[in-house]
Amino acid sequence: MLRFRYGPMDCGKSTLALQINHNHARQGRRGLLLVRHDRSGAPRITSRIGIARQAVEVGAEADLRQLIREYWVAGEQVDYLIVDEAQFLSPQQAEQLAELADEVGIDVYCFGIATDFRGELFPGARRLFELADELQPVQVEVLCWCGAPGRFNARVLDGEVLREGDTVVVADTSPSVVEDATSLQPDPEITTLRYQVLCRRHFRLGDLGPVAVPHGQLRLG
Ligand SMILES: Nc1ncnc2c1ncn2[C@@H]1O[C@H](COP(=O)(O)OP(=O)(O)O)[C@@H](O)[C@H]1O
Ligand SMILES: Cc1cn([C@H]2C[C@H](O)[C@@H](COP(=O)(O)O)O2)c(=O)[nH]c1=O
Repeated sequence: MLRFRYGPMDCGKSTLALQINHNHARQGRRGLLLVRHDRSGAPRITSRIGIARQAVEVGAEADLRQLIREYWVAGEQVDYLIVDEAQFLSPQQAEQLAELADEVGIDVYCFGIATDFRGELFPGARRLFELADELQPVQVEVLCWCGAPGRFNARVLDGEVLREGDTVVVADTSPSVVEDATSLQPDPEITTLRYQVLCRRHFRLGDLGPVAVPHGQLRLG
């Protein structure tokens, strides 16, 4: 089976990926954790809830069928695959996962966000939507600042919602300093980049809501 569990940033996808891995592994099943561009910058699956596991980084050109063959040649069994940040897979890699599920019976669990900062499907996510046997939104709601369910991942640079730029910019929902911001805006006078989950209305309007400031006060802006 090929499964795709999806949801906005911060909804618990990596946590769920590690929980599923834990439950399979404790029953003696042999699994492989794959990831592309984890926020930690390392080949790991990291959950904000505090758990993390080593994983295999999937390169842009990697053939996942070949990767599994290499494990077999080394005498390693692979019963299941956990793939985090699956939105970053190429459409071909999504097809390779479908082939592994169909032809060699590997259980494949993919986790990722569906849409990018423009609200458009990532190519890898799109292919997974087309191919997966099972599609499941992750159940933990992420709320927009207004309280409505958030589904859109706004890219926020120095307090402004970006509408143009590279599809892939790895960052968190808490601000991080950007050193090379040339791909983000023409004049790289930039200090911080983050993502913020918004409902559709506030995503359309580019409205980030009240801004939290220290000492628990709220500044409207
Ligand atoms: N200290 C905490 N206590 C409880 N839940 C937490 C804590 N820190 C993070 N979380 C949960 O972890 C979620 C993020 O999980 P994560 O697996 O990193 O998300 P994703 O992979 O979807 O971006 C948050 O939405 C929140 O529900
Ligand atoms: C919307 C959007 C996100 N990204 C990056 C930012 C993060 O590194 C990951 C998502 O991580 P999470 O585990 O779901 O929190 O994707 C991106 O590169 N481009 C985008 O448009």
